Amino acid sequence: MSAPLLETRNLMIRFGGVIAANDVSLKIEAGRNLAIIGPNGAGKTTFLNICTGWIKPKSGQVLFEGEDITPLPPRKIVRRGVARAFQIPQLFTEHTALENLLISAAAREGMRHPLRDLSRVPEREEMMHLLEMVNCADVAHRTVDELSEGQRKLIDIAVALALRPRLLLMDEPTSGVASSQKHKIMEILIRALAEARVTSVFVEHDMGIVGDYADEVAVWNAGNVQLRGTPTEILEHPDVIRDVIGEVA
Ligand SMILES: Nc1ncnc2c1ncn2[C@@H]1O[C@H](COP(=O)(O)OP(=O)(O)OP(=O)(O)O)[C@@H](O)[C@H]1O
Repeated sequence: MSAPLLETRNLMIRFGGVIAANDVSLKIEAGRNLAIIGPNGAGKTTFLNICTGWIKPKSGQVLFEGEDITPLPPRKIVRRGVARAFQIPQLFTEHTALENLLISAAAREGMRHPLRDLSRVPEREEMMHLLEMVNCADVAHRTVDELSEGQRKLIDIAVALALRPRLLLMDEPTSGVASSQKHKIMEILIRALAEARVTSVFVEHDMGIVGDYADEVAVWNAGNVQLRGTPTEILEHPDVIRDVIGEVA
C-alpha cells in the first residue's frame, strides 16, 4: 500500500505552560478535503505551522509521501509540494493579480529577483489559466488593492496553486468575507482544487462550510485530535456540539 500523502507521528510542542501539540499522529490521504475544527487555542494553526516547517516540533515527525520533511526549511517543504494560504491573504497589493501569480511562479523556479524579472517568467498562460480557475481572469490586470476581500482570497489560493503543490494547507479560507459570499468562494475553491488535483486541509470555524465542503473532519482539542469522521458524524456528535459548536444537545 502506498504511503499517505501526509503523515504526522507523535508531534509534540510546548509554549511555556501550554502544550500546543500533544502527541499528534494523523494520516491524510490524497484527493480529500479535510477540515480541522476545534475551540480557540486547541492547536489547529500550530499543526499547520509544523507541517509547513514554520515551527519545528520538540519531538515527532512529519512525513510527506513517506519522506521525513521535519528538518527541512519552509522553502524546501514548499518545493516538495506543500503550500499554505493564510487567514489574511499574503499578496503584493500594489501589484496586479497576474503579477502576484508570476512572482509565485518565479519563486518556485528559484529566480533570484522575481520582482525585477517578471517579464521573463515563462508561465504566463499557466498563470492566466489559474486565474480563470478561480473566476478572477477578468481582474488579472487590476492591482490587488482595488479588489474585494473575496477576490483577494481567491487570488491568494491561485498564488498557492502557482507553486504546483500536491497539498494545500489553509487557515480559515473564508474568514473576513461577507457571509453571503462564503459559499460562492468555497464552491470556486473546491472546484479549482479538484481540477488541479490538490488535496486540502483547512482550519474552519464556520460549521456550515465544514458540513458542505469537507470530505472529512478532524476535531482538535487541547493539542491533539479528539475525533475524526465524516462531516455528518462529527457535526452531530454530542461532544462537538458541546465543546465546539457551543450548543447543548
Ligand atoms: N509562537 C507561539 N508562542 C507562544 N505561544 C503560542 C505560539 N503559537 C501558539 N501558541 C499558543 O499555543 C496554543 C495553540 O495555539 P494555536 O494558534 O495553534 O490554536 P488554534 O487552535 O489555531 O486557535 P484559534 O482557533 O484561536 O486560531 C495557544 O494557547 C497559543 O496561545
